[in-house]
Formats: sequence, C-alpha cells, structure tokens
Amino acid sequence: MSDDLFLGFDLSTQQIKVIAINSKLEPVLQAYVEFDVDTPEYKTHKGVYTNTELNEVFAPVAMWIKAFDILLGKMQAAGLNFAKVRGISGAGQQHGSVFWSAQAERLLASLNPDMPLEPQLSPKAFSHDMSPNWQDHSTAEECDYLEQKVGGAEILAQITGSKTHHRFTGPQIMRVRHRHPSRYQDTARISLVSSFFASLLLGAIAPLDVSDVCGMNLWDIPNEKFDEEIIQLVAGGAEDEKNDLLHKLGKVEPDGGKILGLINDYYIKRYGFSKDCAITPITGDNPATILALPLRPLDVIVSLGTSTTLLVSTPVYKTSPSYHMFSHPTSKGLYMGMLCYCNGSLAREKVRDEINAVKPSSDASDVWASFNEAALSLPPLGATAEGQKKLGIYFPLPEIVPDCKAGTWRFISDGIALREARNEWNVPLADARAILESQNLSMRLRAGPLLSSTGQPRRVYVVGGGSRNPAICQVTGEVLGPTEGVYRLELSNACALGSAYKALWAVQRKVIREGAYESFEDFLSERWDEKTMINNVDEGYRRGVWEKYGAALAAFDEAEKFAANS
Ligand SMILES: Nc1ncnc2c1ncn2[C@@H]1O[C@H](COP(=O)(O)OP(=O)(O)O)[C@@H](O)[C@H]1O
Ligand SMILES: O=C(CO)[C@@H](O)[C@H](O)COP(=O)(O)O
Repeated sequence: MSDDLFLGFDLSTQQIKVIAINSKLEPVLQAYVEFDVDTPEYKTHKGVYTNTELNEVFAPVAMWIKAFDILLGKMQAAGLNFAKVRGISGAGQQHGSVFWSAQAERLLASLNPDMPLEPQLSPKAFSHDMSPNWQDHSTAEECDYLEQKVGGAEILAQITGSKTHHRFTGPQIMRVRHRHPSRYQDTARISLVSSFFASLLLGAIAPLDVSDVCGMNLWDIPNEKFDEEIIQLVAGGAEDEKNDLLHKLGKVEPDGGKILGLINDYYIKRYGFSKDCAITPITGDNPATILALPLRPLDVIVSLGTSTTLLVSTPVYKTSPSYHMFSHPTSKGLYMGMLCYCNGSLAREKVRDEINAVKPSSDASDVWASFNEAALSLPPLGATAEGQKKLGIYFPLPEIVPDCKAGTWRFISDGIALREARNEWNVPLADARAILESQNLSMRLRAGPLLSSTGQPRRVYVVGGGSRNPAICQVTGEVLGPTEGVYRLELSNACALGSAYKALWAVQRKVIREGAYESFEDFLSERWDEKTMINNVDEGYRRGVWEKYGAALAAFDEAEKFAANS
C-alpha cells in the first residue's frame, strides 16, 4: 500500500537515530536521541567510557535500551503512525558485543507493555553490563596470540576478511574471558550490537547478520561458517570450550532480506505497531551505508563522520591485511571492501582550530572558512617552483591504517628522496591542504587494488558531516580522481537510510523464480531518483592533477612507514 512505512534505525556510538520512509523511498520522519545529552545519568563522554590506562573503551548496554525507550517516545510524540509500519531494519556500530545471561530469553519473551524496556531487561538479562567499543585498543595480546597461532596476518585476512584488529569481536570476547572469567561463564548468548537490537524488536535472541559477522575475526567468509580453529583458540583451547562458544554465538542468517519474525507483542500493545510488522536482520553501520546508494562497479563511498571509512561493493573476494572484506549485507556473491580510519574529523578539526587561532575566520557563521581558504590557495602537494612537494601525516589519535601511534609528521619530497621538513613548511596554514591530501592519498594507496587496474573510481559518493565542506569535496575529487565526479548524498544519515531501504526491499522484493528474489540492486535502481537524492559537488578527475598525486604515492607510502616505525 502506498501509505505503508518502513523504519531504518542506527544504533551508533554517540546516538540512536531513525528514518521512516514510504514505499516511494521518501523520508517522512527523522528522529534521534543523543546519549551524552538525553541519557546523562550514564555520564558517558561521546557515548562511551574510557579507561586510558588499559586502553579500554566500552559502553553501558542499559543506556542503549533506555535511549531506545526515549526514541520510541519521541517518534510517538512526532505523530508517527506505528500501525502503518510494515518492516523494520537497522544498523549497529560494528564489532561491539552484548553478553546475555541465562534469563535473557525468558525476559525478552515476557515484556510487560505497561513499562519501558530498560528496567525490565537491565541488569538481569545481561551477564556483563558493558559492551566493548570499536575504539578499544586493549587486545594487543589476544590479537598477537591469534595471528601467531593461525599463521599470520595474510592467512587471517584470507579466512576472515581482515587481519586481527583490536576492536574485532573475537579478540574482544577472548579478553572478556580473560578479564572477567565468571561473567563469561555466566553468558548464555553473545550478540553483536546489530543482532542485540534485532533481539529487542523480536523479543527473542536474533541470529547474527551475514555481513556484520565478518567484523569478528571468527567467520570463514569463503566457506560461510565459523572457523572452528579460531573459535577454539578464542574459547580457551579445549573442544568443549569451542562448542560452548559456538553455542553462545548461535546461528548466522545468510539472507539479509529474511523476515526473522514479526514485531514482539510489547510494541503492538505499547505503541500501536501492526501485528504484521516484519523484523529483518539488522546489519553493521558500514554495510548499511552501502545500501543507501545504488552502487555500480568502481563506485566508492567515502563516509566523513567522526571516523573516515571508504567503502566499495565488489564481486571479487580479494583480501589484504591493509583493508577489510565483508560479505555484502543483501547480495550473495558480492562483498564490501572497507578502510576505516580513527583520525577523520577530529584530526581535521585540530588543524582548523590551529588555523583559526592565527587567522580568525572572516565569516563568523562558518568555522571552516579560514581552513578552506588555506587549503584551496595552495597548488597540489603545496609544490614549489623548484619541485619540492609537501607530505604530512596527522594522527592526533593512534591510527588503525597504518597501525601507528599518535603524532604529526611533515616531510619534503623532491621526487627522488624524502626527508623530514625543517623550516620550509608554513605551519599551520600549509597543513590545511596537506591533511586533506594525506587522508585521500592514504585511501588511494589502499583502495586502488580494490578498484580497476588503474585504481581510478567511476564515482565517489561522500556522506556524513565532512561532506558539507566544499574544500574537502574538491581535494577528494583531485586526489581520488573519479571519472564521473564526486556526489554528495543529501540526507544526513546514510546508514539509517540504507537500513530503511533494506526493510522495504525485504518486505516487497518479488520472487523471480523458485527460491530466488529480485536483487536489492535492481529493486533500488528502479525506485531511486538521483535528482532528489544526490548533488554533484566536484568534477573529479582533472588531467595532470590525478597523475601528479599518483607519482607521489610511493613517497607517501614511505612517509607512512617512517611514522609507523618512529
Ligand atoms: N562544514 C564542515 N566541514 C568539515 N567538517 C564538518 C562540517 N560540518 C560537520 N563536520 C564534521 O562532521 C562530524 C560529524 O559528522 P557525522 O556524520 O554526524 O558523524 P558521526 O555519525 O560519526 O557522529 C563532526 O566531527 C564535524 O566536525
Ligand atoms: O569500527 C568501525 C568499522 O570497522 C566503525 O566504523 C564503527 O562501526 C563506528 O560506528 P559509528 O558509531 O561511527 O556509527
């Protein structure tokens, strides 16, 4: 029916958000709850707790449930007609895990509609009240152990799509077992943030999602099953410990469009949802982001939020320790390639603030004005007439790619040798262009092999807060050089939008022959209106400029290695 509605939720680090769309893909409602602001009693900072001594970052599970209660209330207050909602999907911050107690299934199945969710589930439904967060860096020991036992980074990447990473769920589960043995023992089931959220909606523990499970370092992507050797290592080494962990993890749903079940009675009685409202698998925030756009081969999404992620959809399962491969969230035979950087917005904001301190913005309403002016006033690589080029590395936080401690490095390259800059660098003004180039060169260096033989994308789609910035869009176009240009998605939350599209597809996809459904890509392309959804924000490839950056890649690689080893 034309007035049917579909919801896409996004349970991310700092907020929980929702977008409601109709069958024509038109957004009809957006709402959000910000943890630090709307659930202040948990006293989180940017949605998390940090124990700097141990490099731990984690979040209280009860806070997410409370925030979900508040969000449902906000949607009700905004007049959303819950009875019209036919399907729900969503996205969760990746890698985080939720540890359910033995009572969880019973508590989920007997929710009382006269009460909010949080006091009914917390603390009894959980064996561990915290969820390790993707910014956690505490599992070096576990990562080294797994990598050494399994045979190195390359092999782990071939099996699980990624080398071990501190934030990945396998090493994190292993650390919970080491640090909190009794809590691990008392754990009946383990969910990812995504399947935890689906469980709240179903009133039963949901299976893991086919794409999000690839962020655990536990799933054998080519063979579509858990890798029992790695599971055994994580679980403690014995056969019965392996079986226990396999049981805790449960099943993985292979079909991203599967109707897992109908919404739990709780939501029907408390909010007036229809009893026909379908719950489909909730996936990770990055896999959900690639569903917000009808990606074609050689298209790239650059998500410029707190972190920067580069995402591609590809039919080729080609692994490397320097990026991640995930199964595609909706389409068997496709994969999502991803790079994830901690130093996205924060690093740019630091340079911006340093520039504003010496050269205050001429436009008080735009804190980025001086930064942008500085970035666009220099030629590519800040090159001098003598051919000296500037290359910088800006990591106020320790970085994931490359694996590098925090620091700032500035170099001069003459095309033959690279050396640390002395006084030829106009700090901080020259940093504006250099940081944008540096972030894009790093992506070009690593994403090239995922793209064509030339490493050149067709289109670059930019999403997230940083995509509002014209200088960022221009330098992205110059360095990555997409043949058809840079496009911005005009709706601010790509992963909630992609989730809402997935819910719609799951409910309405046609059967094309027995056991086979219309693909997500065909479904979306038929309905998606480019003119209303995206804007061309940069021309992309410029003859001569893209080649100049290409010629600087080897020196940039050397600069990164220098930083990583210093
Ligand atoms: N005009 C702009 N130029 C550069 N960065 C911007 C601009 N507007 C917002 N941002 C950045 O976007 C970030 C937030 O983006 P968002 O996509 O909402 O992130 P997240 O979903 O990770 O919270 C902030 O760190 C902010 O600095
Ligand atoms: O760790 C990763 C991806 O590997 C991050 O991209 C998280 O998934 C971040 O989630 P947000 O809170 O930014 O949505």
